[in-house]
Amino acid sequence: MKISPREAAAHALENILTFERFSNRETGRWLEKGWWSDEDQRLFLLLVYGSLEQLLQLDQLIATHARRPVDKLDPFLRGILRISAYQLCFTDRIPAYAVINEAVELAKKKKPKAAGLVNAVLRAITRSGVKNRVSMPIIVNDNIQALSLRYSHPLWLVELLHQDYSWSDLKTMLAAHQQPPSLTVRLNLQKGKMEDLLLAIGQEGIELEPLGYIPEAFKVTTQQGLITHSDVYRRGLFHIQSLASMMAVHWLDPQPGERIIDMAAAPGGKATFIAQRMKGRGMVMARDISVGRIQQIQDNARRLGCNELITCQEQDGRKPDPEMIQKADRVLLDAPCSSLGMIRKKPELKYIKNWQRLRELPQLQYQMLENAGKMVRNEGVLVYSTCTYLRRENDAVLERFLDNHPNFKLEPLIEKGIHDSINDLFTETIVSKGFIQLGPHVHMDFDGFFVARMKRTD
Ligand SMILES: C[S@@+](CC[C@H](N)C(=O)[O-])C[C@H]1O[C@@H](n2cnc3c(N)ncnc32)[C@H](O)[C@@H]1O
Repeated sequence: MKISPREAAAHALENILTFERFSNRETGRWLEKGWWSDEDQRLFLLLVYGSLEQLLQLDQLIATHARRPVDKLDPFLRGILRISAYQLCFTDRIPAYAVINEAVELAKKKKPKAAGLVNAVLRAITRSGVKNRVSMPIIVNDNIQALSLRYSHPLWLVELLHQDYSWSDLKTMLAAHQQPPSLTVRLNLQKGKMEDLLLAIGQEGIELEPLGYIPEAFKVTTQQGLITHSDVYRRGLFHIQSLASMMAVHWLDPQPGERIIDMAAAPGGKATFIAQRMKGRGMVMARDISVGRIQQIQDNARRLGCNELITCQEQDGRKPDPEMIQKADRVLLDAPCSSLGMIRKKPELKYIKNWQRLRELPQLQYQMLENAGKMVRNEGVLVYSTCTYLRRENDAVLERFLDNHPNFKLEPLIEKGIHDSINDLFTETIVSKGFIQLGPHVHMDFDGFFVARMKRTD
């Protein structure tokens, strides 16, 4: 039965937070039902993502006025209160009385007895005069606790990031995480000339603007509906990919005719870009531990028309592969990681409960990097990347590998064929090190991402 975008947003929010569902999958599931107009779809997304971005502030307000911690509230009521408090505090589109009326009606549908509580809490929030976060009472001091609430990142996460980043970089990062992420795509130049692709994409109401770092990278400036529902997407004229992720492949620098291994390849964003840069000649061995996710590589490769170059293989990167010792021209290890660099796109990552699991990542990453190194031929290239900010998963893993494997040396990211197309942003001093930590503290175009490029010389 069709439900309103607000009711769906309350359910989606709680599904994401309680059952740890990914926000993109959960919102996609609701949007696919095709129930709402474009405007209602945008409202639904605003309520879910806005509430996730501001969750800690919203919860503090709700708990104060409900006089109990939010985790003691019924999940559906909590969802209603969160999206309604978000509207009252952070949007101007709907008058407060309309927000409250709708919330009360929603509560009555499922929990009639709790409608009074919803009404009382939301009226109290409105009376307290809290309108947009700038005037929120908690922003008093410039200390870790204030930053945690102001930017809605749990204390442990702010403390962890501050171990690795200066106060000013930290603030830039946290603030950037509350900005809507830009939608970036990679043009599939295997499908035609750039002008022809742009024309066809524009005819479907999708406007693109070049990002300027590499020829394939564009930002979506206008779209009608979901771009994944467009014909040009289905025909594989472009792939949705973050700029930082494209840069990892750019720095791997795949060449036609080579044999390249992507050790953790699903869902295939980088593997398909590697194949695209190889211009139809060579072989990409796209490996992953997850059979379900390997299917996604296959689907993407087929849609993008590069499936002939890509061989998908189920393989645990923790185990050495004796068949491939020194057989690859290039190996990419885009390692499983804490993914903190993706917070702008997946704000739910901030509220991960199982932090213990993340502590084990550096050892897993190191083990996979050792196996990656074994497969690189002499004079071949090894790229290590992650989508996180944490030095213990990035620089520390890299340093340990380089210390134990003197036959691998960092190679400047500025190289023949790479340097020319690099924007001024990547000054020679940054990229000549052979590794780079990207993120909004470097430039707003980037998610948090780490890339290191090494060469084997036995
Ligand atoms: C960061 S994602 C890779 C993203 C991918 N390179 C892309 O650009 O689309 C990390 C991947 O590592 C895979 N993975 C996790 N543990 C693994 C292991 N032990 N061996 C191989 N792959 C693993 C996960 O299934 C996940 O698909």
